[in-house]
Amino acid sequence: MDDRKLTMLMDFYELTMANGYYVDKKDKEIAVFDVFFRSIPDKGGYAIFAGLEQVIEYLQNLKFGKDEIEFLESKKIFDKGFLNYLSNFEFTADVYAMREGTPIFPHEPILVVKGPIIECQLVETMILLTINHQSLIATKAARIVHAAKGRSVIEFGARRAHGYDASIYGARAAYISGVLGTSNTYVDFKYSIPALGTMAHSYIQSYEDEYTAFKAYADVYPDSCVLLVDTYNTLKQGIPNAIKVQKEVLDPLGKKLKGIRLDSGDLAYLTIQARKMLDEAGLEDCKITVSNSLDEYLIKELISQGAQIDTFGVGERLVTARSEAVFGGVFKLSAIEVNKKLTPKIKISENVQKTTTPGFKQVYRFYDENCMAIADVMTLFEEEIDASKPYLLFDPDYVWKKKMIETYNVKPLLIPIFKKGKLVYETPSLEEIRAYHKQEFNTLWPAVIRLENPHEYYVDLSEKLWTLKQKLIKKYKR
Ligand SMILES: Nc1ncnc2c1ncn2[C@@H]1O[C@H](COP(=O)(O)OP(=O)(O)OP(=O)(O)O)[C@@H](O)[C@H]1O
Ligand SMILES: O=P(O)(O)OC[C@H]1O[C@H](OP(=O)(O)OP(=O)(O)O)[C@H](O)[C@@H]1O
Ligand SMILES: O=C(O)c1cccnc1
Repeated sequence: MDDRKLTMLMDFYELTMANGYYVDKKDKEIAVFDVFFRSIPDKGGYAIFAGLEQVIEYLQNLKFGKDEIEFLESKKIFDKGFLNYLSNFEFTADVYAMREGTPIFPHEPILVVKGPIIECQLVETMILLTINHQSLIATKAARIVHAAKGRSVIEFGARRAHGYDASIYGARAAYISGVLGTSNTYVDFKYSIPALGTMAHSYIQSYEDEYTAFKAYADVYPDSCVLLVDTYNTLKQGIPNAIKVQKEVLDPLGKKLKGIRLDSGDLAYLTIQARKMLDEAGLEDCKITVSNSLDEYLIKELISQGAQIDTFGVGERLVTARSEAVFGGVFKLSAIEVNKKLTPKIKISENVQKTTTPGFKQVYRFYDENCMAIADVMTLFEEEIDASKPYLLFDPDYVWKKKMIETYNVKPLLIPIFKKGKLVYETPSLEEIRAYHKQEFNTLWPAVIRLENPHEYYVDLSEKLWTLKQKLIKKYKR
């Protein structure tokens, strides 16, 4: 991740519980924990999974050094044997996860840790914070990119992000979901996500007038000149000055103005007028970028008003996921070894939505003959689905709602990442993750993607898993 030692970044209760397991000699019992979430931000129809690469880096580098052990010792509540265990800590668990970029849905496990309970407990906080943050931003970015209907989106949020990690990993997550690039240079330096941008009002203000500023900029960047035209008066000054720069500076060099940016005012009216003025001046290829507290709703609205926009610069509302800033991923125990046998566990709640699905599970995604996603089905891990036979899908809450599907493809979504602590997954490049996201996003029906009242994608249980869940509910209700 970086050079900071983040081992102590965990809720303190992970350490007190881990110490408890150790003292009670329960530490080596094999447990299964599922990461899942219960509701989609912004009442959306889908979310996007992101952050796995950083989870992998964390698990590979998790070590308790001398400083950490001395610090924990100073708390005077931890057993000596436990501290000794921590100082020799090695991650030995299995991890399964979905691929980054996958569309994900409530209640299904998106990452599973199976291993000694003491290890599962210690890694909870970092796994959740990493996945919750990046999945939140990847989801928001997917909504924004989709609303832009093929027009480019650039992530402009670094200055408004909640700290530097949020700006870096936020830009990474947004890139997975299809933004063209970012204003954040560090992210290009570190992840090769294209750093892009225009200019600020300060540049224009620093010269005696707008034309002089534009001319100076065009002299330095004749090949890539994008001018901010709204500092004084967009239609009366900004665009005429941009056209004058074309005539007086760029024409003699045989170059063309690349673009303009507007950051205020009525962006529909102004871009429609700007497009006319640029076209009349022979600048048909000059692109129009807009910014100003944009999000998916405003972008959709601007497009419906006929705004003439090529690129949306989106900052604060993307990088902070302002409309709903929490991705509620949780880490719940679903099975534990009892007398050497992995035994499914359930957490019952009066709220049906909060009753967990027990057992070590797999998630299968079903696609129709046109490769469109029909439903996800959670199964017991070892269950297999034979796609040559019809499969009965049924709603786990309203079981009379059934559908037999005959022609379909199916694939398991949870793939092995670590086996006994050893990384067995070949981490894809960011470009591969982005391409995978695009491919899988395209399998979603428009009804699932739409912003308003989306269709609820089916997340079902296999008959075996449903029966097991009912059995456990009955057992504990009694
Ligand atoms: N045609 C439009 N339809 C809907 N919303 C728009 C439209 N044009 C701009 N907006 C959005 O309206 C919000 C406020 O814009 P407004 O014009 O009131 O402020 P502003 O342009 O920032 O003002 P100022 O000129 O003081 O900077 C912004 O989020 C902007 O993106
Ligand atoms: O509105 P956002 O979606 O967050 O997009 C980024 C904003 O950041 C910049 O404004 P700022 O006032 O910080 O600087 P500038 O106008 O001087 O460039 C830019 O002009 C956008 O308005
Ligand atoms: O390059 C830009 O236009 C930019 C960068 C950051 C924030 N707002 C705008």
